[in-house]
Amino acid sequence: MRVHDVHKSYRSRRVLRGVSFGLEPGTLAGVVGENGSGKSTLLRILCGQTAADSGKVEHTGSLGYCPQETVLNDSLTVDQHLSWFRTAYDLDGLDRAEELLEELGFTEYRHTRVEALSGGTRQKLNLTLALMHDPDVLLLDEPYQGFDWETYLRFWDVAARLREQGRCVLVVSHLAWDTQRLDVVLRLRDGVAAPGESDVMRPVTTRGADR
Ligand SMILES: Nc1ncnc2c1ncn2[C@@H]1O[C@H](COP(=O)(O)OP(=O)(O)OP(=O)(O)O)[C@@H](O)[C@H]1O
Repeated sequence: MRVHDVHKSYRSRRVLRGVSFGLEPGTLAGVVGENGSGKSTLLRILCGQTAADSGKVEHTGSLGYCPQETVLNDSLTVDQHLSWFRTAYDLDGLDRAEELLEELGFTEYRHTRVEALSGGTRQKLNLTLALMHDPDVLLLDEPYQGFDWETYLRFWDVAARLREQGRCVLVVSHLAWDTQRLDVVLRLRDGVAAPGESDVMRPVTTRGADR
């Protein structure tokens, strides 16, 4: 994925003022920053849901986006969501979705309507819907909200495996300890460059990936 000089304002509020970075396949990257710094705005621009005012975003392969707000229908079951998205993604089968149900530990809720799911289980489904077509580039906006500790750890196992398989994974995070798990940390500071720097977003850490 290549992002070049992306700008975005909401009326007079200039949120992104020239964001540029590149991510290679097989990278697990994080976007961090204070509340309101523009992390979700950036991800919405990267997936094409929001138009940038200027700048360019390019990527190869398919894209998966897990938004902060769940995209679920209360009156449908987990299985009904999977078949709905299977059709939308034009998939032959649900093999990957079933793996994710196992990995995230919510197989027992397959026949439960979303209205009866806990917040954490809804989020597991939200994440599964973003990953079930095995995309090349994954944009995950605080994907583990509401997860218990064990599921949180399982999420990072899933993310690490995706990286090993050559996927490019970008995760919005608030948690300082998450940065230990990342190859690249992109720090967004209120949409403006830190003093003396030209980009609002810059790699602050680069770790050797376990590849
Ligand atoms: N659709 C919108 N219309 C107007 N202003 C918006 C819109 N979306 C976001 N903003 C504003 O843009 C700024 C960045 O918001 P954004 O949600 O991208 O930040 P964030 O870093 O993801 O925040 P958080 O950590 O709280 O999730 C905020 O000041 C927010 O109020």
